[in-house]
Amino acid sequence: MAYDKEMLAEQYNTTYQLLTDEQKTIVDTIMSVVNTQSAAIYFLYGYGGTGKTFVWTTLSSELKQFSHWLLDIRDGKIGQYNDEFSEITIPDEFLIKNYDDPIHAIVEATYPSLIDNYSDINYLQKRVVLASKKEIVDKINDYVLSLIPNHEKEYCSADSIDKSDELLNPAFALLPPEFLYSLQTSGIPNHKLKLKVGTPIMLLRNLDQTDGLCNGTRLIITKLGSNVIEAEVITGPNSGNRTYIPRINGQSLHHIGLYLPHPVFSHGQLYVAISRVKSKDGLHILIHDNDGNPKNITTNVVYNEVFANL
Ligand SMILES: Nc1ncnc2c1ncn2[C@@H]1O[C@H](COP(=O)(O)OP(=O)(O)OP(=O)(O)O)[C@@H](O)[C@H]1O
Repeated sequence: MAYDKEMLAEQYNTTYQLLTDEQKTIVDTIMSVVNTQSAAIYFLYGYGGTGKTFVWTTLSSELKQFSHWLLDIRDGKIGQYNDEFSEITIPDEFLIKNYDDPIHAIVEATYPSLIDNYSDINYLQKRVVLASKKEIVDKINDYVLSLIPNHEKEYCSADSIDKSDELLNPAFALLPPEFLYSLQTSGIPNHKLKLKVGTPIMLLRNLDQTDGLCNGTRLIITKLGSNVIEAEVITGPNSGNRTYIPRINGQSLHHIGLYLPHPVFSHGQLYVAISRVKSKDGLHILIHDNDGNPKNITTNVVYNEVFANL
């Protein structure tokens, strides 16, 4: 895995320029298959010395570059680390830099022509927008919901203080439900959940492992009842199954939109987000500062002690 990324990029650029028309057709055809993740098998046949190895060298130098960049991010090998935090520069090819509204831009890059495609399960299955904070995820969800023409339904949680906590501290009994509803906790949906038929959702809990309803399973809402939601599974072996979710996350995807108005803050978060994409053509990253100006630098957090005992 000791590939030199700059050397590979230079090798690719040099050899690609030298390819004959026939060799270029072979390289372009194979790269388009890789980039669209279609399955194909090619057999490269030719007389000795006609450039088969040359074609393979060109292809492999291109293919190794992206995976090597990902591994460097995972291992914290890019940038100068200060207290396990490092600022890294994202290559231009992944960046969205021209936008008026960043949320509109990241949704459009990941879900192009959403209005025409939101009922196409195959289209939804392959895409996801990721962000590092729940408040940002909520903004993206609200924007996507506003685009979908179906009727919106709101589901509210019914939060109350656990009686045993009241015994520990009687002051807990005085907390009104409105206060509980205002709390935003990592890993738990907010008090109000707005949903529409046709929108993709992701389970955050294991509901029924035997039926494939696990943390991370993605579904499309097909009906919204008052106490139950009907949804169709769109990922995993149970894809196509309809299920009912009473009122009460490692897939690989073709398109990942990563929206970072704030830098990532926990170990490995950046690697986990970008390594979900199947090929680099599907990676769209939008980073901006507090004034909304585009940036190409973000933070990578890698605690080396995590690897120490492996
Ligand atoms: N487009 C090209 N531009 C410049 N040099 C090339 C090009 N294609 C092939 N070559 C050179 O031609 C020589 C033979 O090419 P290569 O080794 O790729 O052929 P091969 O088909 O793999 O041969 P063999 O079947 O004998 O292994 C090498 O020195 C290679 O660098």
